[in-house]
Amino acid sequence: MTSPTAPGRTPLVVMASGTGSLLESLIARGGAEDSPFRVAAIVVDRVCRAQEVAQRNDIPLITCRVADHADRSTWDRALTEQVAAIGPEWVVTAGFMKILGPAFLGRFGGRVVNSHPALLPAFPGAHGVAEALDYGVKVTGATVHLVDEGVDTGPILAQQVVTVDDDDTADTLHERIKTVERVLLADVVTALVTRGVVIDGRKARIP
Ligand SMILES: Nc1nc2c(c(=O)[nH]1)N[C@@H](CN(C=O)c1ccc(C(=O)N[C@@H](CCC(=O)O)C(=O)O)cc1)CN2
Ligand SMILES: NCC(=O)N[C@@H]1O[C@H](COP(=O)([O-])[O-])[C@@H](O)[C@H]1O
Repeated sequence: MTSPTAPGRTPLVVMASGTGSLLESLIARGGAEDSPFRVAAIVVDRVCRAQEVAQRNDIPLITCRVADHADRSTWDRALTEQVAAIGPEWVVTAGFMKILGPAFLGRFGGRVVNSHPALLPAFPGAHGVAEALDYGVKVTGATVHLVDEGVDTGPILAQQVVTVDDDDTADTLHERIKTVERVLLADVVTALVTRGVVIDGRKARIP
């Protein structure tokens, strides 16, 4: 296997706040012989399993907590500078539970990709799985989209449907959605790095 740090692989920064299973999927895909990208650094906003994933894979870890800064905009600027120092071509939010602010999007706007566990524009926000289940939907799914200044409002790159079972809990449904996300996100990131994206208003297309 070619070293994930081999020259010629597009550097990504992946941001997470939780278990880090989507992050692990990106690390695995980035380490494949023919992968066009590598995970150059991992950013977290809290103590979480994703920190252990970084250490286990010997990938540089940045921990940037809102509570360590005077206010949200100071955090946004500090986060921006720390990520900019890595020099990523793309940033992926993979279960990163903070809304990125104007400083970050001013620097990386158009190059931030998010995976959301619902079929946007339905059920945006931090609790999409539980809200979809509580609503009584029969299908939900995963959405990979570009990140803009809104909350889960950026142009959609890809979606995949997941059926809701009668006996689903939020946890069982979320785990099935994650199974889809781990492949969908890695596929979309690979395509973006290789072929870029064409934006036309709300529409995004990977050529
Ligand atoms: N500018 C943007 N930043 C981020 C987006 C986005 O669409 N625009 N997506 C999120 C990921 N996400 C949904 O996919 C999401 C995560 C968190 C929240 C939220 O309400 N966060 C609260 C705090 C919640 C907490 O700390 O547990 C907040 O930021 O104040 C909404 C959507 C990644 N960033
Ligand atoms: N709105 C943001 C949001 O809910 N993101 C979700 O957090 C999970 C992270 O899983 P992981 O920690 O196992 O990678 C994923 O399902 C992702 O879509």
